[in-house]
Amino acid sequence: MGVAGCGKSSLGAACASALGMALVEGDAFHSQTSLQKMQSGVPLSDADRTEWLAVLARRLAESSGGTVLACSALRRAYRDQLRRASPGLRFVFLELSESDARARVAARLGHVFPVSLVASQFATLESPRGEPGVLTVDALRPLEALSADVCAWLTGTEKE
Ligand SMILES: Nc1ncnc2c1ncn2[C@@H]1O[C@H](COP(=O)(O)OP(=O)(O)OP(=O)(O)O)[C@@H](O)[C@H]1O
Ligand SMILES: O=C(O)[C@H](O)[C@@H](O)[C@H](O)[C@H](O)CO
Repeated sequence: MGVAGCGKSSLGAACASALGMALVEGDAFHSQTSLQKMQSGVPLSDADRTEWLAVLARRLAESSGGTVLACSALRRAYRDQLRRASPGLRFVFLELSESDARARVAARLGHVFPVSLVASQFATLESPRGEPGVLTVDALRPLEALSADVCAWLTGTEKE
């Protein structure tokens, strides 16, 4: 979880591959209306996200074995919606600054999400620190190191 550009898709794919789990890419399930909104620089509303999260929650509830979900899940209520569908769900919070997020999104070509919306992601973000089952990581670290730490955390083999 985390704001646009934090690395959810990249880390999600790396972890799913390392753990031999299925990957659900949250961005692939936005409605046409939501995609058009983002493309034209309008942030998603709670209602847009609730419908989208309901679809993702169903995917989690229906999955057997482990599943990795790449999903912004910016607010506590959004994470709780997913937790209700998948008891014991754990979250990796990819933390980065607004200027770093802006730089990442600006450098990425051909993506629906415009740089102008990065500020709204930070306005919506409620940090998951303190919630159960959350690992917070520095999104600027190399992907391989992040993936190793997440896998160790999930499988209970992390070093003290
Ligand atoms: N750990 C990392 N180190 C350096 N660059 C990274 C890292 N993780 C992701 N990136 C790069 O940052 C950009 C955003 O990554 P990615 O698409 O995975 O983020 P995201 O959170 O899924 O974004 P969005 O939700 O907006 O699709 C990409 O260009 C990606 O290659
Ligand atoms: O909740 C949200 O506002 C959205 O999920 C966004 O975070 C984007 O989908 C994504 O990050 C950009 O591709």
